[in-house]
Amino acid sequence: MPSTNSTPVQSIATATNPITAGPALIPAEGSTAAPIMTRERQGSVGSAATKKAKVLKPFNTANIKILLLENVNETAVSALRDQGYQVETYAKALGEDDLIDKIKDVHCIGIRSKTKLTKKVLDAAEKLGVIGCFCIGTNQVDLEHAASKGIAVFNSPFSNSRSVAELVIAEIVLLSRQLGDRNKEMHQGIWSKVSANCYEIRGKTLGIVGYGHIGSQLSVLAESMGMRVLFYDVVPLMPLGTSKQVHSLSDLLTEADFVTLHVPETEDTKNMIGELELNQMKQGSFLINASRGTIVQIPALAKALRSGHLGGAAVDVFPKEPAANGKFFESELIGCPNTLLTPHIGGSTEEAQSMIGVEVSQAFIKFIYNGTSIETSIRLCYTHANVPGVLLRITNILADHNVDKQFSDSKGKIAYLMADISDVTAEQIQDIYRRVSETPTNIVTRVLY
Ligand SMILES: NC(=O)c1ccc[n+]([C@@H]2O[C@H](COP(=O)([O-])OP(=O)(O)OC[C@H]3O[C@@H](n4cnc5c(N)ncnc54)[C@H](O)[C@@H]3O)[C@@H](O)[C@H]2O)c1
Ligand SMILES: O=C(O)CC[C@@H](O)C(=O)O
Repeated sequence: MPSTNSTPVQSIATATNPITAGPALIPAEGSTAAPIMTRERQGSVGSAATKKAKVLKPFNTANIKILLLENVNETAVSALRDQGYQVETYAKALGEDDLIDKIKDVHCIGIRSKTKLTKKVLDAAEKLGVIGCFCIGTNQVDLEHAASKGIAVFNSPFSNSRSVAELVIAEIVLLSRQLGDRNKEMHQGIWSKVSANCYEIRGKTLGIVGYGHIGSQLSVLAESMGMRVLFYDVVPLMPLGTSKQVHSLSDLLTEADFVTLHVPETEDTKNMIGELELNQMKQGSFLINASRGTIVQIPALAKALRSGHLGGAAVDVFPKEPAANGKFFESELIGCPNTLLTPHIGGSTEEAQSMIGVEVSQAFIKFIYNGTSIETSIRLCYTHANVPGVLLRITNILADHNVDKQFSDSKGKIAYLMADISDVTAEQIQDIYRRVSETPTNIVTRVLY
């Protein structure tokens, strides 16, 4: 698998590494920005001096509120309930007003691709510490704003990649044999046995746009079916098997019999495939989009299909998708010839959903308890503006203490620092908290002990 986790266009959050701020923890109950969360006593610094490193014990887990939307898998729901957290679940995505109402007092929210965590929604979240995207895409979250508020964001970077790749392989065969149309006719009682414009996929060229987790997995599967694979990506990547990276999108579009899109939604990829690009594709070729709906201009695609320039298309994602099952779906693609439409199910298999549920819920649990997996006397978690001089300032504050470990990282304008400090008294904890949180670069300061 080529390493694509740090693309120049969109960073990928993972279940082990949050994309936004670092190990901030959930604010304590009854406080909007509680400085300290102790696992033994909650909401105050406590009077006992912490003289020696102690094993962290669970705080009152029943105070942690978790909201899970969009039918997050049962593996996650039960793992989180087993911890004693309050878990509220919804099968659908919530609209902005409902979301603003619901998110107010939750500490963690779990979503999939349809819930939009906008600036307005995040600003209404008074206690939110963690967002879990139970999927790959994180474009539905205002990541920059989440980072500025010290809210960590996790996703599951590859649990459903195989499922998407398998669906695309199926679609390549279905399109090539016009199976969607034949199936529809049979259900209407129409017998139409044709071979014109139906082909084997062996020897045909597959053009993959975005050679990340899904694109590269697909490359291997396609070659095993006898296809020739070309790919286009913004970063140079090791070609798997005998696949070949091409220099430009048009090089790929002009050569491929099948073009399949596997890029994230970014400012660069929005509207990536429009009339110009579709016209560059070979007469009778096929387009597959199982990435994000905004990547393809739907009116242009509908025109290319109806005119017969394209031989067919398979589309799993749409610029506007209904919030829940049973809701009305409309698209200009309805009724286009040899066009397979699916309701964003690329990653919807039992295997993928259950793996995602386990992965992201475990990330929640680890994050809630530890910020990371290391145990210590106290841990300072400081999310701050990424400007020169911060580390020196914090080092001065901690100078008289026993700092066992210190870690810092940054992303754009935001950075975080985590320090494990042993042998500190309750008064010293108060003092550290006060001095760090009063620094001009402070975004969120928390102390775990
Ligand atoms: N239909 C579904 O159910 C479903 C399921 C999973 C993922 N997805 C979507 O598929 C996308 C891709 O998933 P992935 O796991 O392979 O992601 P990935 O991050 O592993 O790979 C994406 C690749 O696209 C490349 N890329 C980015 N911008 C590009 C551009 N402008 N031109 C060419 N290449 C570019 C990156 O360099 C990277 O190699 C996700 O972001 C998600 O939106 C959809
Ligand atoms: O399950 C979903 O809603 C999204 C699936 C997919 O688009 C993803 O980003 O992983």
